[in-house]
Amino acid sequence: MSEHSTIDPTDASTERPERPTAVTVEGLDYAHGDVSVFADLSVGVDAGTVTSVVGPNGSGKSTLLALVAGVLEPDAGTVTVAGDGDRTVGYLAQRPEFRPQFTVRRTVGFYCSLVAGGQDVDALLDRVGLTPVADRRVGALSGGMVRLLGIAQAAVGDPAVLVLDEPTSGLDPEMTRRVAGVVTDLAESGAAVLVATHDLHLVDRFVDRVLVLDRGTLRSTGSPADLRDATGADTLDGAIAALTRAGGSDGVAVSAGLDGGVSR
Ligand SMILES: Nc1ncnc2c1ncn2[C@@H]1O[C@H](COP(=O)(O)OP(=O)(O)OP(=O)(O)O)[C@@H](O)[C@H]1O
Repeated sequence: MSEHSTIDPTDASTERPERPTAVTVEGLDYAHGDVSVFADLSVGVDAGTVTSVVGPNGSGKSTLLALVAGVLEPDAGTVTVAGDGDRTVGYLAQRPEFRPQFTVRRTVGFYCSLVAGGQDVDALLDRVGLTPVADRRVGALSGGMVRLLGIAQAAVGDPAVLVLDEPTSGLDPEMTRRVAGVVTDLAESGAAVLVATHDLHLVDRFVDRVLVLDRGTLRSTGSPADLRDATGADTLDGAIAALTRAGGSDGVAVSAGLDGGVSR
């Protein structure tokens, strides 16, 4: 059975009632054709937090995000998403594409027109810091500005869950900080933000909880500090390396002191 349904985010039966679960993945199987990516994966994502999916290339980060966003359908298992608005999940793909001849305001306005009740375009542009380039053509934006535009598009309709695939890849440190600030602001407003990234420096500074994936297996979950403590590593880099094949072994599954434990 597969489903991409909704639950009540205020449900008192959730694991951490002070931060309700916004995404519940249970018994997920998925294969790209004959390439099996997930077999019986289960994980949750809390509202009001930034949760980062990290792991080596090919570990399944983008596939997991696309499944949570509803872009892909599970072969088996369920992805349950909180929220009952017009739009429950906003998604920024790894390589977002927009019409280059449209202005920033027209692009965001188009997406705003698709949600019930509309949305204040200028307020959204302001929120992501794009007001100064609102009248610029998308084709003339820097890579960082395009990511901010992508985040604005994902945030249209105030979805309960935002899924952002590598929103800072290729950005300079200043633009990375800007994007991280926007992402943090969205989580502080109550959204569950799920971010795939290879930028462990960013994860260490801005992320509440980390999901460590390796070859489709959830190796560990916890805050960056939890992961360092549990592995005895000085840096998050070292902790992730110890938990995945990048550590030179098969990766060590660690659960001590971590929330959510380790999948099979
Ligand atoms: N369209 C596809 N067809 C076949 N196999 C695919 C497809 N997309 C991804 N895969 C495979 O699925 C696995 C997971 O890929 P995925 O892109 O989810 O990993 P990732 O962790 O996001 O990688 P990266 O860090 O390189 O972006 C990999 O083995 C990849 O080769």
